[in-house]
Amino acid sequence: MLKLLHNLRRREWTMAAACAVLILGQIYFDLSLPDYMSDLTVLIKTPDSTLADILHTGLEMLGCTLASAVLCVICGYLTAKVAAGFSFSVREAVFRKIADFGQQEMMAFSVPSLINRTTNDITQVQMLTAMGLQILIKSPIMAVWAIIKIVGKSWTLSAITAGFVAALLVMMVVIIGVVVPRFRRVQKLTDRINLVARENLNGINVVHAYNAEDYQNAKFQRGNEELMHTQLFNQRAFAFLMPGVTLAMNALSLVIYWVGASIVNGVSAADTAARLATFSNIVVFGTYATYVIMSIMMMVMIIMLIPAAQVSAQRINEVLETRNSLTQGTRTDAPEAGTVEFRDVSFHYPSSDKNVLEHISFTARRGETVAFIGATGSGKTTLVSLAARFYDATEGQVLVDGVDVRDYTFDALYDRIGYMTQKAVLFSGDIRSNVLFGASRGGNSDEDVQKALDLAQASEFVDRMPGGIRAPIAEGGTNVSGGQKQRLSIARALARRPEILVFDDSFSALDYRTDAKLRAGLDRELKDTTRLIVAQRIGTIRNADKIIVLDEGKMVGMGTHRELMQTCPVYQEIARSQLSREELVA
Ligand SMILES: Nc1ncnc2c1ncn2[C@@H]1O[C@H](COP(=O)(O)OP(=O)(O)OP(=O)(O)O)[C@@H](O)[C@H]1O
Repeated sequence: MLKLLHNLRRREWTMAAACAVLILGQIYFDLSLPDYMSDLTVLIKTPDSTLADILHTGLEMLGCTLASAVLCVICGYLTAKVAAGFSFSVREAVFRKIADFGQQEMMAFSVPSLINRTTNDITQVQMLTAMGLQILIKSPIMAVWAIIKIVGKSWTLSAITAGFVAALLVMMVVIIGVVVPRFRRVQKLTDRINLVARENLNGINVVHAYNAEDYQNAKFQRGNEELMHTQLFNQRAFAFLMPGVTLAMNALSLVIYWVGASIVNGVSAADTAARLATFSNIVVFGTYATYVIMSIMMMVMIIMLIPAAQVSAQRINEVLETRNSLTQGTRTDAPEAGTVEFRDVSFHYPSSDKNVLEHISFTARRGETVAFIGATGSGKTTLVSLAARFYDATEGQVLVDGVDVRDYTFDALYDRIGYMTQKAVLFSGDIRSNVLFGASRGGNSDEDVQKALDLAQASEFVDRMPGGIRAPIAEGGTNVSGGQKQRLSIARALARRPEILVFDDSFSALDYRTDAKLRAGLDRELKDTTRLIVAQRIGTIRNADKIIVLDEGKMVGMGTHRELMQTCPVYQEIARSQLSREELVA
C-alpha cells in the first residue's frame, strides 16, 4: 500500500498535510473536554460557585465541540479530494502500463483480472484512503495523547486500562491474521467470476443456440457460491470485532467507576477537598480511558478495510511493477524501405517449449506481395505477428527495412507497418474515428478517410449508412457485419500509408468479387507498398510474387503459384481441393 503512495501528486500531499494539522487541532479540542468536566465537577460541588461560573465553563465546552466539528468537516472535504485524486493517478498509471503490455503479459494476467485490477481494486484502495486518512492519523495520536493525560493520575486504573487495551489488540491481531489470506482469495474468485460472466456475455448467442444456459449458470454458480462462503467467513470474523470493542469500552468504564469508588472511599471523609479532587480525577480518568478505547474502535473500523485494500494494493503493484517482455530499441531510421526479412527464425510461445515455427528464412522486397498458406495451425499468424513484433523470435532475426525489429522504437516500427488482425477489431466511435485510429504518417482529412474506404471497398456500404463517415460504430463494431468490419479495419490500415501491409487472413470474410476488386485496387494504387498476406484461398494469393507454404511450422515450399504447382506436394494438395481442373492448368 505504501508503495502506491508514490502516485500521490504534490497537491494531494499538501492537502494530506493540511489534514494532519487540522486533526491535531481537532484532538486538542476533543481532549480539552474532560478537563472542563473536571472543572465543572469541582464547581458544582463548591458552595461558593455561581451559575455564571458554571455557564462560562459550559460555553467554553460548547466552543470546543463546535471548533472540533468545523475542523472535522474541513478534514472530510480534504480527504475526499485526496482519495479521489489518488485513485485518479493510480488508475491512469495502471491504464498506461497495461496499454504497453505485450501478448505475453496480457496472457499472464488475463483480461478479466486486469479489468478487475483497474476498477474494483482501485476502488478498495480509494475507500481506505477516503475513510482511513483521517482515522489513521487521528486515532493513534488521540490514544497516545489521552494516555499521556491519564498516566500518573492513578497507577491502579492505568494498569486496568492497559490490560483492556492489550486484550483488544490481541483480538484484532488474531482476527486479521485469519481474515487476510481469505481476502486474497476473494479477489481471485472475483477475477474468476468476471471471467465466466465475460465469456457468457461475449458468447450469449452461442449459449442460447446450444441451450447451454444451465451449464453456464452452473459454472457461474460454483464460483459465486465459493465467493459467498469466503466473504461470509470474513464478515463473521469481523462481526466479533465491533461488539467486542464496545463491550470492552463499557466494561472499562464500569470497572474504573467501581475501583474509583473504592479509591474515593479510601480518602478520609473529613478531608472534603481531597475527596472532591480524587472524585474529579476519577471522572476525568474515566473519560480519557474511554477516549483510548474509542481510538481503538476507530482503528478497528479502518482495520476492517485494510486487509482488502492491502491485497488490492498488491495486485495493483503487480501490474505497475511488471517488466514488459518486449523492450523497445532506440532506432528510428533505416537503410531500406518496405523490406521484410526473416533470417533462420524459430519461435515457441512462452507457455510451451515446442517450436511452432522452425528455421524460416525469406525476404520480401519493396512492393512485393508475399503470401503464406498452409493448414490450420501451421503457424501463419504466428509468422506475420513476428514481423509486427507482437512477440520476439526465440532464434534468428526478423528485419524490417534492414533493421532488426528489436532495435526500433515502437513508434518507428509501427509507423512502417499496417497490420490487420485475423479478427477485425473496431472501437466505439464513428467510422471516421475508426479509420483514423491512432497516430500515423497518413493525412487526417475527410478526403483521406474517403480514399482509404474506397480502396478497402467499404465506400459502397458506408455511403448508405445514415451520416456516412460519421455513422456511429458500436463497441466492438457490433452494428456492422463481419465482412463490413473487415473492410473497415483494412481501410484503417490503408489510411496509415505504411510501407508494409500485413493482412492476417483479412480477406476471408469478403466475397470473391470484393476480394478481387480490393486486390486489384491495391495493385493499382499501392505499387510500392510491400504486402504480407496470410490466406486460406488460393484465389487470393495466386498472383503473389512469392508464396510460402507452411506445414507444422516448417517452410515446405517457396515460389510463385506456377512453380509451387510443379514442386510442392502440400501446395498441390491445397490447390486441388480448391481449384477446378481448368484453373489448375491455367
Ligand atoms: N498464444 C498462444 N500460446 C500458445 N500456443 C499458441 C498460441 N497461439 C497459437 N498457438 C499455437 O501455435 C500454432 C500456430 O498457430 P497459428 O495461429 O500461427 O496458426 P495459423 O496457421 O495461423 O492457423 P489458422 O489458419 O487457423 O489461423 C498452433 O499449434 C497453435 O495452437
